[in-house]
Amino acid sequence: MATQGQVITCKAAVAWEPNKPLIIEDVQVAPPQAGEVRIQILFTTLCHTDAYTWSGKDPEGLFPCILGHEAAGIVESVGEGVTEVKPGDHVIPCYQAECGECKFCKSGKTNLCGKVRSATGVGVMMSDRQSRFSVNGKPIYHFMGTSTFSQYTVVHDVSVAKIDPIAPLDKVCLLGCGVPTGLGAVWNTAKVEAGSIVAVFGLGTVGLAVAEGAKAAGASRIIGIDIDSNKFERAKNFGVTEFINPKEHENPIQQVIVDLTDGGVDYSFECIGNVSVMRAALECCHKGWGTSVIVGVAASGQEISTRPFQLVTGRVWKGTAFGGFKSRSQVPWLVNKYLNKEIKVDEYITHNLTLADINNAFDLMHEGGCLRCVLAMHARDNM
Ligand SMILES: NC(=O)c1ccc[n+]([C@@H]2O[C@H](COP(=O)([O-])OP(=O)(O)OC[C@H]3O[C@@H](n4cnc5c(N)ncnc54)[C@H](O)[C@@H]3O)[C@@H](O)[C@H]2O)c1
Ligand SMILES: N[C@@H](CCC(=O)N[C@@H](CSCO)C(=O)NCC(=O)O)C(=O)O
Ligand SMILES: [Zn+2]
Ligand SMILES: [Zn+2]
Repeated sequence: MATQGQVITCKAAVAWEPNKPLIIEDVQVAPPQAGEVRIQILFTTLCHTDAYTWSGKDPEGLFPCILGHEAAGIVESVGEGVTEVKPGDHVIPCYQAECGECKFCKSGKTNLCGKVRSATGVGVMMSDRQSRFSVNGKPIYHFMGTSTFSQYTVVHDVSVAKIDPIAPLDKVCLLGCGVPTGLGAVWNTAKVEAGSIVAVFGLGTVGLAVAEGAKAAGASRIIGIDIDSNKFERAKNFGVTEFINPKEHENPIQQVIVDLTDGGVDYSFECIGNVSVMRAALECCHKGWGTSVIVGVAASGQEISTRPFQLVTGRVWKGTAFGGFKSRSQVPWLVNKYLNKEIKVDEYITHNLTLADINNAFDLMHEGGCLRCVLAMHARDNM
C-alpha cells in the first residue's frame, strides 16, 4: 500500500484545552511500530466519556489530545510482529485491550487487561512511551488507546477486534462502547436471571442497552428512572416496563422503588455517573440479595457512600468496565449477533453528521433526543 511506512497527514479533531471547541487540524500520524496497527477510521460516534474527559474532570485527561473511543475502520498498515490483523481487515478499536497473556487476562475473573494500560492512561504508545500523533512537530496525546476522532489512528495490536467485513461500519461502530457496556453489565456483571425485577437509572444509550439486556434475560419488570420524562416513550422499545421521574416524588427515590417492589429490586444499574444516584441505586435493592452495578463514570474527586449496614444485610455493590466483555474475542461475537438481528444497534443512532461537525455533535449530546451521533470521517466536507 502506498502509505505503508509513511507518515500520513489527515484530518483530526484536536482538543487543545479542556472545554474549548475541538479544532479540525491537519495531523501527522506516524507509521505503526512493532506490535501496533494503523487504522483508517471510517465512522466514529461520541460517548459521554469523551465529553467527561474533554470537560477536564477526568484525572487521566491530558491535553492536547485526540478523543474518541467508539468507532470502526479498516486496517491501513501493521507494525513488525503483528499477526492477527492485516491491511484491509475491518476492525473495531477497543479501549479495553485483551492480550490473553497478562495476569488479568489469564485470571478468568475479569475483562480488564494489564498489557498496555499504563501507556493508554497517559496518552502514549507502550513501546517507546511516545505519541504517534503530531501537529507541526508538536506531539498530541492519544486517548484511551483509541483516539478515533482522527481519520487515521495508531493502536496497540491487543486493542483491535477483527470483525466480519459484511457488517456495516456506520452501524457497528457503536459496538465499541455504549451498547456492549449496557448489555454486558446485565449478562456478564450482574448475571440477571429470568423473572428478576430490574431498576435502570438513566435512560441514555447505556441505560437503554441495560434495559435491552434485561429484557433478553427474561426480567419480569424493568423500571426506568430518569429526570427527563421525555425519555420514557422511547425506552418502552428497549424493554422498560415502568417509569419513575424522581422529580415527581417527595420521598427519596430509593424509598419509592422499595415501596413499589415489595422490598426492593433484584438488580439495579447506575448509568449516569452521579454518586448520589449510585447510593440510591444500591439502597433500592432488596435486602439479602439485591445487587447494584455502577456503570456511570463519576468526576474526579467524587466518592460513593452508604451505611455499611446496607452491605451487611446482603446487598452487593459492583462496577463494570465495557460490560465485562473481553474485547478482541467478544466484539466480533457482538457484531455477529447484530448481523443476526439478535441485538439492536440502529435504534440507538439518532443523528448522522461528519467530522467537520464534531462540535455540533457534542452540543447534541446534551439534548434529550440524542442517543448516538455517528460521524462520517471521510465525507467531502471534512477535507
Ligand atoms: N463503565 C463503562 O464501561 C462505561 C461505558 C460507557 C459509558 N459509561 C458511562 O455511562 C454513563 C451513561 O452514558 P450515556 O451515554 O448513556 O449517557 P447519557 O447522558 O445519554 O444518559 C444519562 C441519562 O441520565 C439521565 N439523568 C441525569 N441525571 C439524572 C438523575 N439525577 N436521575 C435520573 N436520571 C438522570 C439523563 O436525563 C440521561 O437520560 C456516563 O457516565 C458514561 O461516561 C461507562
Ligand atoms: N480515566 C477515567 C476512567 C473512566 C472509566 O472508568 N472508564 C471506563 C470506560 S468508560 C467508556 O465510556 C473503563 O473502562 N474503565 C476501566 C479502565 O479505564 O481500565 C477516570 O479516571 O475517571
Ligand atoms: Zn464510552
Ligand atoms: Zn492482558
